[in-house]
Amino acid sequence: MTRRKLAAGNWKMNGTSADLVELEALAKAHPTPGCDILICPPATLISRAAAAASAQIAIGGQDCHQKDSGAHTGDVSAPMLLDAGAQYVILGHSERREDHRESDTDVRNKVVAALSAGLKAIVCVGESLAEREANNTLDIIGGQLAGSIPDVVTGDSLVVAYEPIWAIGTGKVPTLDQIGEVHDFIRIRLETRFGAGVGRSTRILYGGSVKPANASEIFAVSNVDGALVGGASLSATDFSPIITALENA
Ligand SMILES: O=C(CO)COP(=O)(O)O
Repeated sequence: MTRRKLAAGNWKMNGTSADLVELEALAKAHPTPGCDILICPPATLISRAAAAASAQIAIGGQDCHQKDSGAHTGDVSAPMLLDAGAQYVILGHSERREDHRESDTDVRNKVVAALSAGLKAIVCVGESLAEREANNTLDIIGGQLAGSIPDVVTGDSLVVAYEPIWAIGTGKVPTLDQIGEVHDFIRIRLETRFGAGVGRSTRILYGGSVKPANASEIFAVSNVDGALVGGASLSATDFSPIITALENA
């Protein structure tokens, strides 16, 4: 089973219209990319980013509401993201789980909404430092997978991102063995629950302090199908070598 690799950038709460030049620079640097490229800008930029990005760069949201419309001030729904030009949405990022108290059940409901709108869902899982130090990493990840992913998915619309919370924005990265252990575990859990089709075609991304300097070694780890990149996705100068590392992996 060959899975098309995915280099995904999460701009988080960064970026205004002036930053769309980064997308143009990325498109220019990768006219015929050997992997999928995705940028998830803030919601305010999605439609302009979709217009600025050429065909080889997909655009995604960073969250969506579980309902399609209604009295939910400040929220954005999955059909709205699709309408603005998004093809993907990140769901259950640890910053959403923490800042907005999102539970696994909330995330699961959002994934259902995203998939039924026709978006691909990137479901984030990851342990805290305390959970890793207590040797609970695989239990935590297993629980998040079971709780956050609905029972009906297809392998090309589901992406899982393993993002250890303690590695996000810290410059700390798990050892390659630790990354491999979690990615292999996620693969087995997906195969066990969904069968070989979805289990083997779902892409599993690593996220947490991925930089040009460490990307190649991370991409060589088994079951790492790409990256979800925060800080280093904000500039084409940093993100482009990460894309190239993935193309060459
Ligand atoms: O949270 C992340 C991507 O979703 C990772 O962020 P950094 O790459 O800045 O560590």
